[in-house]
Amino acid sequence: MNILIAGPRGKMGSLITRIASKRADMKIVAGVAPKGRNYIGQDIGMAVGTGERLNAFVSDDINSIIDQCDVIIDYTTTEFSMEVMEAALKANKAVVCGTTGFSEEQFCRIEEVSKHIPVLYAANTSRVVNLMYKLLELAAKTIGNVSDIEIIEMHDKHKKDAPSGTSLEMGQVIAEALDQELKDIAVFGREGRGDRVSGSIGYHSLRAGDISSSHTVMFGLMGERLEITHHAYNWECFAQGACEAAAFLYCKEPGLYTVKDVLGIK
Ligand SMILES: NC(=O)C1=CN([C@@H]2O[C@H](COP(=O)(O)OP(=O)(O)OC[C@H]3O[C@@H](n4cnc5c(N)ncnc54)[C@H](O)[C@@H]3O)[C@@H](O)[C@H]2O)C=CC1
Ligand SMILES: O=C(O)C1=N[C@H](C(=O)O)C[C@H](O)C1
Repeated sequence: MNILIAGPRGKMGSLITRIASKRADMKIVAGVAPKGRNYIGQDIGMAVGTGERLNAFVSDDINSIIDQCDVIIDYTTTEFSMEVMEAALKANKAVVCGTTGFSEEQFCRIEEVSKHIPVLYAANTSRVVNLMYKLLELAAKTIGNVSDIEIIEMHDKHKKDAPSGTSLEMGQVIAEALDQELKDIAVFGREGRGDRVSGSIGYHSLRAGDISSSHTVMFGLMGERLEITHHAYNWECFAQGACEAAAFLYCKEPGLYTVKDVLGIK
């Protein structure tokens, strides 16, 4: 399948380029980067620093290259990802989107677009994190009503959004297991206050150095607590998952898919 990489010089974009370029089932046909970058027009392999030419070039105009691809892999910014969605809709292409930080309105538009083209959206493309969602569902159903639930996430100091997209998905899984709406029970930051709202999910975002990604969900009871944690030591697990997601999405019917569909988790 022919792959277009959005933001090939980004942390995720460069890892995805490296991994996709080694896969026998994928051919990278182009990359798209912001206007004015000095690597526009360069071979994407050289631009990313894989050390080999991939015979595919970086453009600053997605509409001029989109016809070459089957699937776009996009881990960029909310603003650019919305442009990618609209371009994919116009050209009838599939999109794997791993960008986080979308507004509710932007998510609604993604849902609308996915009625016409295949879209896989995942705030986290690690298979292990998606397994963790199942563990959280079980824990929430079993002890969620009798525990204080706190989500603590840590990322590198350059991350743009907080709380992380993953922690919001985790909260969503827990809220659904408790028959609640996340917006009714989420409490973002309690700095300066000691009280805890009973039945809430507390959110805590830490940003420091080059932490790649850590998520802990704590179920606090009296006399004991359960913590379920995922640590990524680098971003490779997410990039591998992005390529698996693209392979899954190739030739699929229009719809909004998730990593659960890739892994066959119900
Ligand atoms: N779903 C998942 O598993 C994961 C999601 N992410 C999310 O992916 C996104 C990107 O993360 P990073 O790679 O760390 O960020 P980054 O800042 O390293 O890369 C962003 C890329 O977007 C590109 N970009 C920005 N505006 C553009 C435009 N107008 N046209 C073309 N390219 C444009 C930049 O040039 C850059 O290459 C974030 O939202 C992050 O939260 C990150 C890791 C895993
Ligand atoms: O920006 C990151 O690094 C990550 N972002 C995603 C998120 O917001 O949850 C996924 C992962 O935690 C890494």
